[in-house]
Parts: sequence; structure tokens; C-alpha cells
Amino acid sequence: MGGHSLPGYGYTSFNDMQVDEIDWARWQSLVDTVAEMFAAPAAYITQANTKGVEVLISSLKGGDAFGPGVISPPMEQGLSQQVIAKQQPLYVRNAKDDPRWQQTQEYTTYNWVSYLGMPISWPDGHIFGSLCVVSTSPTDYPEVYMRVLALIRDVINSDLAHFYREAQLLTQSYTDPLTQIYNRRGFEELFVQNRQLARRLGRRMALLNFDLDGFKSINDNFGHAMGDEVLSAFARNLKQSCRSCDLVARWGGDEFLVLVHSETDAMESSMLARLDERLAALTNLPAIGYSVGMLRIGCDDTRELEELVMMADLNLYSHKQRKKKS
Ligand SMILES: Nc1nc2c(ncn2[C@@H]2O[C@H](COP(=O)(O)OP(=O)(O)OP(=O)(O)O)[C@@H](O)[C@H]2O)c(=O)[nH]1
Repeated sequence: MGGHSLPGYGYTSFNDMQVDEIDWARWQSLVDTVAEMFAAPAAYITQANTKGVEVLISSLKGGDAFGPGVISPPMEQGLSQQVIAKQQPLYVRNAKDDPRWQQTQEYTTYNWVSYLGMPISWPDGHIFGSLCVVSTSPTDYPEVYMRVLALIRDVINSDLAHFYREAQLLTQSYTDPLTQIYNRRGFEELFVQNRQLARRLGRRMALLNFDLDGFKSINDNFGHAMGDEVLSAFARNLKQSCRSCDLVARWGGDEFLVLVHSETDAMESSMLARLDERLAALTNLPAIGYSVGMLRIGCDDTRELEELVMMADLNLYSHKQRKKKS
């Protein structure tokens, strides 16, 4: 296996996320049961994530050097790394019998001479991590033990499938399918959290309400498909003109809402300048103009979102009227 390199894993560490859909106590008791049944010093669940291969659950509950949160770099030579890279089970009965296994970190760092690991997968087939059981003495587990370990791994896989579905449903229900930014529901939900944060930090925010100018005539003159492209392009450029912490949503039709955490008066205008620059640079699309209404929200403002949007709408309307007159 010398020098086998792992692909980069795109997933965030479960330890850094609020994962409520997974019954952590159940995962812990599965791992504890595995260790007990195999009469092994330790059993683990690891996750392959952007940091490397991270221990999520240990039967030793952190009472050893290889406890939860310990991360091995993805390139390191390790047995779990190999299970993860090949997405195949691996059983090393006695590392002392084979010099290949003596180079692994399991052997060199932890003195484990026996290792049995199974890959854990996301429902879309991507690797999640491994379930493994280790021992400091050689082992010769009966076949039925392997099957039991595979069954336990299947239970973990089905928990992951459940989590995956929940996360997907949540993302779908918060995302506008055409533009891939938040929809009204996503904005409403996240607005509440943003406001609480702003209140706690004593920060003010600004709500910007955008409406495309003459969008109906784009549909009429160039067709609905081009209209869709214009909406997507506007959404993309709007999002790219904002900071990652700002909330950008399609409120409906050709209307978009942005919530910015605004520390200075100049912030909104520089965001709009970036947007104008981006829109002007677009080619192969009809020109996209917009009107915008802005409303400042102080940290102690208690008005409901509905009222705030209405006020921003009034400002938008007067901007649109001014533009139409000029
Ligand atoms: N292509 C496309 N058009 C949409 C979509 N949703 C809404 N529309 C159209 O967007 C148009 C919005 O019309 P108006 O609100 O009158 O907008 P406008 O022509 O920009 O008028 P002003 O705002 O006064 O400048 C309507 O014709 C809708 O049918 C969509 O998802 N795709």
C-alpha cells in the first residue's frame, strides 16, 4: 500500500457540526458492543473529512491517544486510510507477519498488531469513514464476527442515509431551484437567527429589496428561457457582490432580498457598486437593470420581517418611480 494517497474529502467534520439527526449515544453503544464482543482493547468510528481521517467515536471515550477528535492527515499511512481509500474491508490478523503492516501508524504509534476495519458510506456511494476494531495481540476472528461487524456497519450506514435525506430536504426546502440562492422560506428562517446575532452583538443590519426593471419585456421579447437565464445571472452576481455572511434570497418572481450586516454606511453602496460593475460586464444577455429599496435595521428594532419588507418595498417603489421619470 506504500504511499497510497487519498483523494481530498469534501465533507465537514461531524464534530464541527450540529448533527441532531444522528443518535450519537447509539453509535457509542454500537462501538462499545463491538469492542466487548471482539474482546478488543478498542473499537472506533472514523470520518474522512476535509481535515483528514478523524476519530468520531471511540470505545475508550477519549481515554487514549487515539480518542475522538484525533486527526490523521489524509496522506498518512494507516489502515483506516486504506479502508477508506479502497472502500473495502481490511483484516490484518497479525501485523508482525507482514512488513507492509509494520509501516502503518496503527502499528508504529499505537502498537496494534491486529486490525479489522469496514468502510462506512454515504447513501450516494461516497465514503464516509470506517468502523474498526483493533488489538495489541494477534487475532483470528471467526467468520461470523465479520458478518456481525458488517451488520453493525449497515446500521451506521442507514443512520447516515437518514441524516443525508434530512439535510437534502432542508436544503431543497430553503433553496430556489432556478437561481440556487435562498427562497423566501430560507430567508425568513435565517433572518430570525441573523437578527438574534445582530441584537446580541449590538450590530445594525440593512435590508435591500431588489426588483428587476422591465423584466416582463425580456420574457416577451427574448422568451421565458432567456428570462430564466437573466434571473439566474442576476442572482449569481448579486450573491458574488455580497459577503458570505450576508443573506441573499429570491423573494419571488423578479424580486430579490439581501440582508447585510452593515458596520458602515459605505458598505451597502460599495456592494451596489460591485453589483453594477458585474452586471455591466455580462455578455450574451439583455442588459439587466434593477431598482433597489434599502432599509436600515437597528440592533434594537423589533419590527416583524413582513413590516420591514413592506418599508423596504416603499423605498424600492420610489426608486423605481424616480428611474421611470428620468
Ligand atoms: N422567465 C421567468 N419569468 C418569471 C419568473 N417568475 C416571474 N416571472 C415573470 O416576471 C415578470 C415580472 O413582471 P413585473 O413585476 O411587472 O416586472 P417588470 O416588467 O420588471 O416591471 P417593473 O418592475 O415595473 O420594471 C412577470 O411577467 C412574470 O411572469 C420566472 O421564474 N422565470
